[in-house]
Amino acid sequence: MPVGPLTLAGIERAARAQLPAEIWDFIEGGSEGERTLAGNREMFDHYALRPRTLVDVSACSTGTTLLGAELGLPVGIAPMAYHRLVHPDGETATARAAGRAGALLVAGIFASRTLEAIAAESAGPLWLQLYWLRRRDALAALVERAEAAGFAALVLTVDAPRIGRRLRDLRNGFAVPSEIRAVNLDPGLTAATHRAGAGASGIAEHALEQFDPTLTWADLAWLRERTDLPLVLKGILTAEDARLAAEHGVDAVVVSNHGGRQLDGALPALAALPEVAAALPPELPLLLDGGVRTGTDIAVALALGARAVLVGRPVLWGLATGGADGVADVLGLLRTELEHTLALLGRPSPADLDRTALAPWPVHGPRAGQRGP
Ligand SMILES: Cc1cc2nc3c(=O)[nH]c(=O)nc-3n(C[C@H](O)[C@H](O)[C@H](O)COP(=O)(O)O)c2cc1C
Ligand SMILES: CCCCC(=O)C(=O)O
Repeated sequence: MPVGPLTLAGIERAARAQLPAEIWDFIEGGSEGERTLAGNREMFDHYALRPRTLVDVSACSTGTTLLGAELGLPVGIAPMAYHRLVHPDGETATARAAGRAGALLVAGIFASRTLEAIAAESAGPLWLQLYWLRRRDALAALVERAEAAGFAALVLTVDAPRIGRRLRDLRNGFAVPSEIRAVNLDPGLTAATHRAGAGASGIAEHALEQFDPTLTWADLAWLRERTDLPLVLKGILTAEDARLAAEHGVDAVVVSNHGGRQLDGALPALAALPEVAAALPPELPLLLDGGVRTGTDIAVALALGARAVLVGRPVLWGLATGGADGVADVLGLLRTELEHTLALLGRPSPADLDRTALAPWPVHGPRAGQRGP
């Protein structure tokens, strides 16, 4: 029997081999020189783990709680547009796998399956991500539908008043194929997404047309008035904004640079985590995304103050290679790796992780062998 991939990197290789180049570029790419994209990964190399010994690790748990929900592992699926780009089942398959693993799913406003279909497949906590659309009526309608379908929180992405200059998409003239649609929005609202053009990105043109760049802190009240659902801000990278988020009564914060797809040169997510954690009241849940690829990465983020991490691209690699089973493979590997890390670190549960689990990585230069088989 052939052995399947033993790391997310193995699943990445398999996905790359099968996806069309321009879809691969859209998923994998970052903005401009892709420095922040690379920095998200590199930043994990700056930490070493400090294992404690003679701790009973016969029963390690990866479970945690987040906004009142139980999670089987401190992992959520980051909001990503158009899962059907990589698999015909799209977000319903992702939802099935998340439910099986006890992971959170954050569905995107540009999901290619309906909110109701995603909710029907979902066994665990489900949040909905929003962009601040000029068409506030469409946003209000989505909030109502999300509530009715049982979504448990809203995530407002605040790092995208426009789309970053993603050179791969510009070069490819990338447009979303017309049969894959953001089905939760009026077709007129997303038409530009499907218009290809040399040197242009359909995604970027669409955002220029539809995203409202006047969004400020004062506008959060508009969302608050419309729903009792918890409100999460995604895309915070500084202590200043973390304090403002807390002052404006948000329920959780996601430290994120959008996977290096927005402001190139922005802080690697893990580098921003300590200052954001220090600026937030301790009871306010903090999440991180960007470059999380192993159980060790999860442990490092948790030790620096995150309650949970979100994982983006690897979920699309899993979906591309095996539908719901492929996403389950990704989440299963992360769980296995995290459980091993906790046991060998002498910290049998996520709650046992704090700064004392970490030290600066003491030698310079790239890690050997990290990618694994
Ligand atoms: C293909 C793709 C689509 C994305 N779409 C969205 C989106 O619609 N809304 C959003 O807030 N973030 C979006 N993101 C960003 C992710 O939510 C997340 O911040 C990022 O992918 C995390 O980094 P990682 O991919 O290194 O794990 C997208 C990312 C990718 C790769
Ligand atoms: C207008 C769609 C934006 C999707 C997105 O946020 C991303 O590709 O990163």
